[in-house]
Amino acid sequence: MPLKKNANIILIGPMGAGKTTVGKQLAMRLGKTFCDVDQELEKRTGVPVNLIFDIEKEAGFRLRETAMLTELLQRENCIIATGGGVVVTDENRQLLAQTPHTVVYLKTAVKHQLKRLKRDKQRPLLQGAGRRERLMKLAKERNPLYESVADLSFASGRNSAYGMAQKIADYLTRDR
Ligand SMILES: Nc1ncnc2c1ncn2[C@@H]1O[C@H](COP(=O)(O)OP(=O)(O)OP(=O)(O)O)[C@@H](O)[C@H]1O
Ligand SMILES: O=C(O)C1=C[C@@H](O)[C@@H](O)[C@H](O)C1
Ligand SMILES: [Mg+2]
Repeated sequence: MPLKKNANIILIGPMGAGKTTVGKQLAMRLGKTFCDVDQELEKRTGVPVNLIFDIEKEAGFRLRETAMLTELLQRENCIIATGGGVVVTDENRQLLAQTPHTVVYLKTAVKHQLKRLKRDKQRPLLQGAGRRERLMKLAKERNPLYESVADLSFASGRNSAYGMAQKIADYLTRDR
């Protein structure tokens, strides 16, 4: 699939897949601007995502997430990192499926998520005991949803974030 000039690339995938980390590096490699739905929501509200969850519950966060996704999709030439739960609503999946831009799914296994997010205190859905079980349940529910809206997918496996950004950039800019 040719990478159109000024096209956005939207990164989807579970928590810890590297959407934020890889996304920043990918933007630099491809000469695009990076933006992140979670970070933009934090900027806009002035509070961290976990406080939005505390006060407005997940349902309130999802409404804000849809509004922010809609807004960011209007931009051009961006790498847009989404949150791990962006695919849970029909509305967001429709937005992603209909976008003229390229949706890239960063796949990762629960064992890698656990390692990468071991010290995380920010992600509301990860706090408390039973992280492995929670991540496995989310993977079972959400992985088919990521697949359903993705144009391309890349598994991180043992690749570092640097290696992932390189792999994706190479693929998107290869000679056709
Ligand atoms: N391919 C990778 N290899 C090793 N570590 C990685 C990789 N990708 C991301 N990480 C690390 O995992 C942690 C979480 O990554 P990141 O915040 O980019 O995930 P995310 O996909 O944006 O998650 P979320 O859905 O919660 O926003 C960071 O510490 C990051 O450095
Ligand atoms: O997987 C999820 O549902 C989430 C992932 C994060 O990116 C944040 O959007 C929030 O913590 C919810
Ligand atoms: Mg992120």
